[in-house]
Amino acid sequence: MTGDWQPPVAGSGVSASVSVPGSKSLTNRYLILAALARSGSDLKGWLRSRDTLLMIEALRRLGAVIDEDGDLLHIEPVSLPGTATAADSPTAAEDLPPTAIDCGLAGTVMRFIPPVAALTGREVVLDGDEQARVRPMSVTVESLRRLGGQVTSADGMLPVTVHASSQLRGGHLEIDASASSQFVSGLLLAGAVMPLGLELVNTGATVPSRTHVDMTLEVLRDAGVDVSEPEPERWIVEPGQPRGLDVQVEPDLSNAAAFAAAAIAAGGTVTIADWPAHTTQAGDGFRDIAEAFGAQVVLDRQGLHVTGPEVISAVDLDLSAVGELTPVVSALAALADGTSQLRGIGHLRGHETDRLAALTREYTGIGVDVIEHSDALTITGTSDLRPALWHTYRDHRMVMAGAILALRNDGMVIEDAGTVAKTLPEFTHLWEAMLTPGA
Ligand SMILES: O=C(O)C1=C[C@@H](OP(=O)(O)O)[C@@H](O)[C@H](O)C1
Ligand SMILES: C=C(OP(=O)(O)O)C(=O)O
Repeated sequence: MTGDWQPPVAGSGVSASVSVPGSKSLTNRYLILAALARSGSDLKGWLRSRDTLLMIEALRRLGAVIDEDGDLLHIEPVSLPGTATAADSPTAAEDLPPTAIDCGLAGTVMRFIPPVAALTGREVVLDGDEQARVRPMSVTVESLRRLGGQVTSADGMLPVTVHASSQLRGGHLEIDASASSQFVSGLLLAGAVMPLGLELVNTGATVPSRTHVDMTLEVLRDAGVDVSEPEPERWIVEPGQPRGLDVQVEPDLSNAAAFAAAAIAAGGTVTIADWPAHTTQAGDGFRDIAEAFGAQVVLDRQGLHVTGPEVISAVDLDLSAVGELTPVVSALAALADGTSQLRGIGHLRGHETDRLAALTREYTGIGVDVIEHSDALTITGTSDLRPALWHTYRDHRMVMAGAILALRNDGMVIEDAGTVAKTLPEFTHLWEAMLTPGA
């Protein structure tokens, strides 16, 4: 799907079961660990989307061999000097030509690849989309320098060059991770391959998107890495190369949340197949959020069943730990009966776009009363939306939010819907199928 898209309106409520592809955050973490591992890995049910294809290409450029067989990816690790996977080829890493890596607009590629690059001993130049060049990055750059990396960057943002002379020794490092949890995750994922391991301490205000750090700790343990958090926001990764993985990737629950939200916006029931009973994904937080809006939520062996309420309740929610759900949650707030507060979301100004500004502008355009605060949105719901062009700012979750609003706003058009391919290229197809009776 490219260009503008007019999503379907929900006539008499929705009744559907939806299967969504694998998690972006898990796919890209598993890929990083597989590239750093001491033996090969298999990933089943991986997500094929712009962010994950960029990660695959980045790791290939660093020397990983990645073979695709439909639903299965097989990954042979990169060569890491001083480890079990050091190359025995005659060409030393520093003599290899510089390699260029495109991060697109993917936070996981921007913040997870530089530590891996610095461990390979090759010269690597990273750049990305224009909007990626304003996403916070300086903590990653500065961290690598303090751990022994040689890194240049004009202003701590993309483009960034990791020089071949980098030798990450690891050790104790204090950072301010209040702008993104990905600063923490990127360093922890690579920490076990640093000769001294890593002791990482957050000295800033609380790390946002905390569930994503928990996911990082879990996947590290799955790969046999000894990682602990002896006190809040102090992490210790013991040295020891990860072992190869053989894993099935869970469905992406943040993407699934958009479909589950359709039942709340339109009425009826949506079932998300294969919702895991235990998970560290931020999207799992949508179960409680849906209940706050008045939905009935049941998790059983078939999946998650969300049934919309007669009247959508207004909510007061702290979304700091699950910030990526905000665009979808805000769409429900815009349809709710009353005024909602979405708090703890200042860090979303450094996401794909400044999401607080983008949402404020677009809600105003369709007749929703919204107040933008430095780290919160106050949204007063309405049943009287105006049809308009909904701009998406190259943000996949703006496409998803727009589709939810269009269920109750005949004539609304979503600009550049193809931008959703960042994490879910099949989104418009799955959305239309969900709204097609009997499909
Ligand atoms: O590590 C990850 O996979 C992510 C961490 C979060 O980033 P921030 O901490 O920058 O919010 C989240 O919003 C993003 O969608 C994915
Ligand atoms: C913030 C997001 O992505 P990224 O991984 O690029 O930070 C997101 O998916 O909502």
